[in-house]
Amino acid sequence: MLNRFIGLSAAIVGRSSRISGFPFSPLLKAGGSRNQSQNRTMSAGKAFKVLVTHPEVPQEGIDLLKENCEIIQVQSVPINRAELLEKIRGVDGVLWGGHEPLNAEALDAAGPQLKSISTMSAGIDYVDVPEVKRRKIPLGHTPTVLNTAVADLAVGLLIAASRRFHEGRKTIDNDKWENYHLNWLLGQDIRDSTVGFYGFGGIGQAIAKRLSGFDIDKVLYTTRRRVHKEIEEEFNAKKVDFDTLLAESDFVVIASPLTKDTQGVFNATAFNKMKQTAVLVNIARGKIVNQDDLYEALKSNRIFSAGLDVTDPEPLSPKDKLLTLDNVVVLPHIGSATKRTRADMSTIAAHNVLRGLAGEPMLSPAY
Ligand SMILES: O=CC(=O)O
Repeated sequence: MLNRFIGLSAAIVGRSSRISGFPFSPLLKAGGSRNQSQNRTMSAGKAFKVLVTHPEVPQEGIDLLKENCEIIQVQSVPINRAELLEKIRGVDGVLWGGHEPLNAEALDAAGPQLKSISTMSAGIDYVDVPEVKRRKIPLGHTPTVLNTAVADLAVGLLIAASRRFHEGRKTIDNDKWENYHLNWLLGQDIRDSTVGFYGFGGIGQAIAKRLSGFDIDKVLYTTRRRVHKEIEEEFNAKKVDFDTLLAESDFVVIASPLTKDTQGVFNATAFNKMKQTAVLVNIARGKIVNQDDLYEALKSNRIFSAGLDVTDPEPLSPKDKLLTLDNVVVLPHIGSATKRTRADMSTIAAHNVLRGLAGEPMLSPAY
């Protein structure tokens, strides 16, 4: 019985070892603290029912779950809530594949036997975490595996916004290619700049790592807790208060979770403290920025430009006033959208669900 689960774990390790930075082996090899009754259930074959809430969850995760679980899958896209609430009834585990609200309504529909949930996302602002906690259901998510994809995109946005990609492209569309002017479409340099991170966890650090090849001068960061000394040394990074970050950074990169404390902190007051030449990049969550205030700051050239992968709301209306501006590059929240990253996210999520079902600590618990 035990061997069977360890066999499953070993297979996961084998298939997942290419996911860099993820501590699979020690946890899996140790086997964790298994709960006896759950082991018995596991040994009885596909005794667990797992709901996968999205039809496009990559096969890698589904295959892992299939080995020990009966899979029920939502088929509608966009997700039909009624279908989800119908299919969740009586399941033991859930791989929550989209950004639908995961709340008391869904948990009530599932029933009291539900013992393991994992999202397939880093951010969990669409989850009613206190409600999941109150029911003592282990909850996993998938940070870390998406750090590199999001960091790559952040650097892309930083360059696109500072070098005026959007505005430049529009000049071509509008037959206004005026390169006979020497000062045409001049942008901001990255070399010798100060890059300020609002939030300096895995994604922020992955961005800093990439930018270290761009000859930047220094890294500042604002977080609740100071990061490890070795990390500060690696990036020549200094923790500063929010006002200092705003005042001294040439590039301000938002890489923090959305919480009640971070919601709307980038507002008119904040923009007024930034350099007029500053570039704002947001790859975290749209609601951290007051978008009306950002619009005004960009329109009045109070700040130089912005590169956004996230907006408020999402999807952004094609008629949104933000899109009328030359000095903002907007993407439709595609930070983690690479084939490999999605596959890795499904692997971790499946793994979290399996570990929750087995009574083991999840690989990446959300609380
Ligand atoms: O934004 C994407 C995520 O949180 O995974």
